[in-house]
Formats: sequence, C-alpha cells, structure tokens
Amino acid sequence: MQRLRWSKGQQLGQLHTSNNLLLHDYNSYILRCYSFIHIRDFICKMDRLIRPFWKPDEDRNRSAKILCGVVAAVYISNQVVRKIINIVQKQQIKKKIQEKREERKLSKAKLEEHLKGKEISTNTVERILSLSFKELQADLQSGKLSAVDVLNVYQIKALEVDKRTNCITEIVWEAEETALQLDLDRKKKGPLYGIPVSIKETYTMPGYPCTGGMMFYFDDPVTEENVLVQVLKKQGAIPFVRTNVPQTLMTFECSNSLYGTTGNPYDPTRIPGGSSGGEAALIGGGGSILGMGGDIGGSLRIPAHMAGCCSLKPSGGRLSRRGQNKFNKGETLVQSQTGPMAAEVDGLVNCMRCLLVPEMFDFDPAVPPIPFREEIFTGNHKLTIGFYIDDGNLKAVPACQRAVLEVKAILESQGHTLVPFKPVDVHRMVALFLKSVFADGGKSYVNVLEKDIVNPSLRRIIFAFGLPHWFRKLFSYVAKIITKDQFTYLLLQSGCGVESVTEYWDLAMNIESYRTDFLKKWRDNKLDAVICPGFAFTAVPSGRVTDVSGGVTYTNLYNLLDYTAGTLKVTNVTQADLDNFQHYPSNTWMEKNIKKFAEGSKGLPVGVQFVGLSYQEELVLRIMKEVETCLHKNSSKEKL
Ligand SMILES: CCCCCCCCCCCCCCCCCC(=O)NCCO
Repeated sequence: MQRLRWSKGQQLGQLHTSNNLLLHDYNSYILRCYSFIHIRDFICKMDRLIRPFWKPDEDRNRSAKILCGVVAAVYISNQVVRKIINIVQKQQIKKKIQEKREERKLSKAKLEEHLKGKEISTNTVERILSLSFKELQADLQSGKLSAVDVLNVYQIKALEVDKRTNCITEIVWEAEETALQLDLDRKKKGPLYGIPVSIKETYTMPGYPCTGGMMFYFDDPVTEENVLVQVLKKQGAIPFVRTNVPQTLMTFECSNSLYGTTGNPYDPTRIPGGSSGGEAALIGGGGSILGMGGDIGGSLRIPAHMAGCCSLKPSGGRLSRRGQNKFNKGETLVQSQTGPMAAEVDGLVNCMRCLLVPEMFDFDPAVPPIPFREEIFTGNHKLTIGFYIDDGNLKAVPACQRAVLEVKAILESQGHTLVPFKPVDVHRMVALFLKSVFADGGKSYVNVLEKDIVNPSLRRIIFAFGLPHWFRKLFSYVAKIITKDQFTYLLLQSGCGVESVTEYWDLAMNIESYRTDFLKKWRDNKLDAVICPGFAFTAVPSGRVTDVSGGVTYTNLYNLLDYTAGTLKVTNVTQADLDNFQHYPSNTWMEKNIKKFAEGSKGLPVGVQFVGLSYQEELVLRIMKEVETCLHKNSSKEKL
C-alpha cells in the first residue's frame, strides 16, 4: 500500500522515502484510526484525475481544499446513504415484526377457540393443575388421565399465564396430534408419557423460528431437531409451547423486538429473569410443569429464582447441547449448558433420569455416557455443606440472605454440617468470565444487532460495546470513579475480550488456575456441596437490568468453574425483609439501584442455589429434594 504525505510540492499518493517520519506516522495513524485507508486511495485517484485541470501557477491550497471538500462530501453522503438504508431496513424489520406479532396473536386466539370448543370443566382444570409431578405421572401411567386431557388443561393455563406475562413465543401445533397418537398407542408408554413440556425458543424444532431474540436469525432454516427434544419425545413427553428469551441471551431481562417483553408472573411490571425467562414465567405461573432451558452465566438459575420455580444447570455437557448452541458460537472456555426447569424438584429428577439414556448418548456421542446414578440421589449419608450470603462483589439483599439461612437451618435439622464458606476472589472470577464470553469484544453481538431494533434495556451497553477498545478501557476508569462499582469497571475492561491467540491461551490458563485455587479451598473445607443466594436480589422492574448487572457474579461463578448448580424457590419477600434494607449498604451505584428497585417487591419469590462439583447432578438434586420436602412444597402447591 502506498503511503501518503501531505507536504507541499509532492504528489498525493506518491511512494517516497520520507525523513519527515513524525508527520508521516501521525498522518498514517490518523488515517488508520478512522479507517480512512480506502478514502486515502480515493484521494490519490482524485488527485490524479483533477490534476490535468489545474493551471500550473494555481495555488496548491485550492486543490487541497477541493480535495478535502470532495472527501468530506463523499464521506457525509456515504454516512447519509448508510443511515437511509438503515432506516429503510429497520422499517422493513418493524413491518415484519408487526406481521409476526399479528400471526402469533391469531395463533393463540385460534388455540383458545379450539379449547373453548372442548368445554373442559373448571373442575377438571383445577384437579389436573393441582397434581404434583409424581401424581400426574402416576395418573397418566395408570390410564386415569389421558395425554390429551392433560395437554388441553396445560394449554388452557399456559394461555392464561401468557396473557399476563407474554411468555409464549409459539404454540406447538402438532402437540395435540402427538397426544392423540400416544393415547391410541397405550402399550408403548414412555416414563414421561403425556407430560406436556415447554421449550425455550433457542432449542431447534423444524418449522419454528429459533432466533435467540435476534431478528438476524429469523429466516435461518431450522432443519435438525434439538437432541433433547428428540429424547423427551421418545420418552413420551409432549412439547407444547416455545418460550421467550432476551435479545442476545446475554442478559437476565426477557425482552426482544420480535416477541416483546415477558413479565414476572408475580408482578408483570418486573422481569422474570433470563435468559430462560419465558420458561420461568410460564412454570412459575403454573402454565407448565416441566420445561427446558440453557445457561452460560445463570440463565437457568436466575429466572428460577426470580419467577418462583426450580432448575438445574448440569456440568460438563452432561446433557447434549446439539441444537441449542448456535448462539454462543465457539465459546469453549465457558460453555453454555442445557438443563431442565420445573415446578418441583421431582420434575427435574425425572427429566434428568429420562434424558440420561442410551438414546441421548447415541444422538450425541460427545455427551459423557453417564446414566442417572440413583445410588447418589437416594444416598443418605450426612454431608458437609458450605454457605455464604455475600460473594464479595454485591451483598445479597435481606430476603436472599434469609432464604439461605433458612435452608441452612433445614439442612442442619436433617443432620448435615453447615460451614461458612467464601468463594475465591469473585472479581478475579468475573473478569475471566467476561473475557471469555465476550472474547471478541462483543463484536458478534453488536454486528447482529445492527440489523435489529435494539431492545431499550440493552441500548446503553450495545453503545458501549460499539466503542473502540482503547476508549472503553479509558472510560472504565471514569465509570469506576462515578459508579464506585468494580463490576461496571470489569464489564468495560474485560468485555473488550482478547487481542491475540496468545492472550486467549493465557486466558484459558488463568481460568485453569482459578479453578485449581477454588477446588483447593473446597477441599480444605472438606465440602460436599455449597448453598448460596439464588441471586443478589429479587426481580427488578423491566428495562432496568443493566443498572444492576453486577448481580450475575452469584451465578457466573459456577459457569466458570463448570460445577453443577441448581436453584429452588424457598420463600417470598416479606415486609420484614424490606424493613431490613436499612442495614443494606448504599455505597455504590448498583447498591443504590438495588435498594430503589426493592420498593414494592413484597411477595416476590426468592430462591437458593445448591452447588456441587462437576458431574454431581444427582447429589445436588438429592439436597434440593431434601430441602423441598422439608418446606412441604408438595402438599401446598402455590397457586397464582
Ligand atoms: C454486546 C453484548 C450485549 C450483551 C448485553 C450484556 C448485558 C450485561 C452484562 C452482564 C454480563 C453477562 C451475564 C450473563 C447473563 C446470563 C446469560 C446466559 O446464561 N445466557 C445463556 C446463553 O445460552
């Protein structure tokens, strides 16, 4: 590439060896900084083009002015044209979104009409909905209930919950046909025979869009059915609705331009958590008994905590990720895991039991072929369990602290030993986490969102992620001074990702070393498991997630470590919890926001996280089940 020199008497674009290196470097730096290399070439060409029209004695300044004018005009018109194209594209997207919204509305109305025509009595609806997972399973197996009856009842309830929360993205129309077929073929009853199951929008199912809340993926053909959906179907389950997610999946809001905003079933003005927020809203609201989600930073656990259900994030790819992994492309350092969400722990247990079977290991040979280990789940030896209520980044709010302490008391009453535990430096952890999941500096997300209507809750962060790295890094110091939040600083710093393969390898080594340090601490304390807050706070008002994003350290930790982690709803926010906010710190911007958003949060669900080492899914489920039994959740099923 020819170098440019702006000195008088020399032709633009002419290759020469210059001793005016400073000016030369400055020029080339400026040009490179603003991606003007192509414009530079353009100037050279223009210079050659208009040169013949100059009079020899004419002032060179004039030609420079003309050139600058031309360049500016070209640059501005280029920007204007781009803007116009962008506006036109966005208008088209808006139109498409409107059409899709109408289609979805009609589809839901059609199902409602169909169900009305069936004249199912309120009694039947209430009776079926009041059954626990085990009771429902038993009644289906014994033939007391038919798959179609159960499906229709859950469809009725799901539509009702959807009206309040907008949690359903698509109705799975073939569900009724599947149920009828299953009822006809009674001899071949799988263990999940007739259990309706809701599916997160990110799971591929041919015939249904799979977008991750991003219009960019809307027209992607879906040809292969997600492995877990295939196995669930083989076991007799009936996928009946698909549920909403946040745009990009990398936040715990549950809102996107295509499907709109999902509300919390306990208070629709608040978030249900994310990214499996549609699932949680539906299950927490009683419209589904079992669902499937995914989690790279807390997406199964945050919504279970915020919308009042339970979930399990398995470790080590224990469940197949095929047909759910197109959005976190190539992210191998911290991997997205698939897992179940349910109204009760029995739902999680049965789902894991039915998925960890030869069919799944056949469909996806990359999955470790470890069947469900009943002996661990039913084991009754006493355990040593660590607990904490403050992870060292953000102190959990009073309700979340109380929930952990209540679970601690329950476990102690069962003969387990509870010991205080503090995670290894969570700021070190979250820096590694953010660097891994945004290894490209967030570029892939920003590029995809350029062709979309950016969700208002993400605008600020997308803007920040669109800025040059040097500016983001510089700004991180200013942000730290203003907010006093270490997380905000780390999001801007580590969110820049890595610049080279060497840096990526270093990152991998640093993650390994964090894992080693953490395991050492775990072993030193002779732990079998850990309990901790489901999240730093309860559901916040919709649209405010980036004001409190630091809460994610509570869940990110167990993704970075690749440990097993499950969340169980254990209580609801009380007035006493709100009164106790007087002792909650308000030193940083996020702490102040958390305090503000807690107003009016009385009654919201509160979950606790249960953690085990990698491949300890059965142990974690055992502890969750023990706690749930003590909470008498099964006998007094909560109604919303
Ligand atoms: C340009 C990037 C836009 C992303 C928005 C970032 C929002 C705030 C940052 C919070 C840090 C990331 C936390 C991850 C939340 C949970 C995500 C998750 O588990 N998703 C599942 C994906 O399969």
